[in-house]
Amino acid sequence: SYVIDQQSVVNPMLTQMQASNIGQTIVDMSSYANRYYTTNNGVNASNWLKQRWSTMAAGRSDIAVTQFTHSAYPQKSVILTITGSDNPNEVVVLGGHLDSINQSGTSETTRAPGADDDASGIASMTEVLRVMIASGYKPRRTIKMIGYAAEEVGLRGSQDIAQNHKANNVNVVGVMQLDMTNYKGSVNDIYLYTDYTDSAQNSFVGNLITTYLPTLKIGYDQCGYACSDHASWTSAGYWSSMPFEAAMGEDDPYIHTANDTYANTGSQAEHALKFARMALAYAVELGSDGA
Ligand SMILES: N[C@H](Cc1ccc(I)cc1)C(=O)NO
Ligand SMILES: [Zn+2]
Ligand SMILES: [Zn+2]
Repeated sequence: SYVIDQQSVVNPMLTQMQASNIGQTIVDMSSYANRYYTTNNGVNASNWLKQRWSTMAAGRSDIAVTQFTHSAYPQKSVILTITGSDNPNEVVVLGGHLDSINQSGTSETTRAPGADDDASGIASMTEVLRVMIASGYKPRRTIKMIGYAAEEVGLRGSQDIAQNHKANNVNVVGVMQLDMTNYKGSVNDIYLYTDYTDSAQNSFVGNLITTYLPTLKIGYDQCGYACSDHASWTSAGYWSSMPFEAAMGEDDPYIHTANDTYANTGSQAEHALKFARMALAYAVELGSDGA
């Protein structure tokens, strides 16, 4: 049962979260010509994220940052692990994908900034990490933050990783996917997608939003297909949720083109900040549970 009881820990952390930090990470990631899963740029962007998270985690002996090698292509996924203090075998996952795509080209220099899809999700996660570290927060369960490779070409990075967790009998108690968080295309703020996700966890996420972000409006919708990495975890038998920026058909119209830029989301990250705050509440509420 999903109990919400960490208000004294979560609320002070929420106030520290800043849209400007999220925007900077989006700009940094968008500066690669592309982050396509087979290019040198795509490999370099993964290495950049590993370095970025490693620098943030320096000094925390309970935090490790590794890259997950995918045999079929050069781009690696990045996995940050905060080992739980007294219930480490139960694992909470926050995810987003670090790759990008331009539907009209796959060369080394094809422009695919992927600011919204999905630098916004990685940036939202990175701000969660920054505030957890700044607050000295130490979870009882293990929390993993994952930047998946090769999402755009068939959820391939997350498929490898979710199946690896299943094969190793890892007790993942919940997964949240952040893919596209910064284009406010619809009337509601956060849309919980109900297909390829877990309904009980979706209810919990809705309760987190009403508890911690009471001014936000929640919508519901369906993709109709396996539209992001949450589906890899669901098919591996784990519970996942996919909070998304807009209703179907009202999402960022520039994705998968050279125009998926920070400027085309207004050069600000106020929408993404809502998702970062929701993700922090999710990770701390689930991460604070003992055995
Ligand atoms: N297809 C997804 C984006 C996406 C997800 C849901 C909806 I509705 C529309 C678009 C993608 O490109 N993920 O990288
Ligand atoms: Zn995406
Ligand atoms: Zn995409």
